[in-house]
Amino acid sequence: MPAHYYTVTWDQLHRDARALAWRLIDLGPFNGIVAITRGGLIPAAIIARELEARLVETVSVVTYGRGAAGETEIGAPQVLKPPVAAGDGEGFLLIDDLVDTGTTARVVRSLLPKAHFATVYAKPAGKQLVDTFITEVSQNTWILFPWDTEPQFAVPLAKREKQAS
Ligand SMILES: O=P(O)(O)OC[C@H]1O[C@H](OP(=O)(O)OP(=O)(O)O)[C@H](O)[C@@H]1O
Ligand SMILES: O=c1[nH]c(=O)c2nc[nH]c2[nH]1
Ligand SMILES: [Mg+2]
Repeated sequence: MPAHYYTVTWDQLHRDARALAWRLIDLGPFNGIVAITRGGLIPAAIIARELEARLVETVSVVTYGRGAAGETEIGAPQVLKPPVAAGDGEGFLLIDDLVDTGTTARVVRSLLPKAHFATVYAKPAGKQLVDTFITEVSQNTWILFPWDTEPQFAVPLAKREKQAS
């Protein structure tokens, strides 16, 4: 189990992805963007809009064995779809929502060694594999993305205290 959770709302994700676009704009222009599915799709769409990039390619990597939040049982990653339109990555931006252990990043970097790799969030174990990121969280923090979560009723504090006593 992770020691901490870091909750990202849609608004915050939009702000953070735009902050990443600000960092990237002076490094371009880019020929196109490669989104690492699935988590990279929404940040890539926001960044493509800000950088006025029209060519958006995808690379699909699945890391089998990952369980529920925080259980990082990592197996051999499989590339389900290579990023054919991006060649060796020269002139392309490679986007993911986050880098954690770096397993996904290593596989995708080997496919696109010349791409500029950017993520919105980064954890210490993987951050050296990323060229640009916005927010770092600790390794024992699980980032809760808006597409993986839903609002739910919260028990009032007074009732929680009664339950605990
Ligand atoms: O640095 P790592 O330890 O590889 O973890 C980071 C990767 O994990 C998540 O993807 P996930 O494999 O859960 O698939 P998804 O994007 O399809 O949800 C996230 O979107 C990154 O791609
Ligand atoms: O939603 C997620 N949050 C994380 O912190 C994480 N790390 C790897 N994969 C992840 N997925
Ligand atoms: Mg992913």
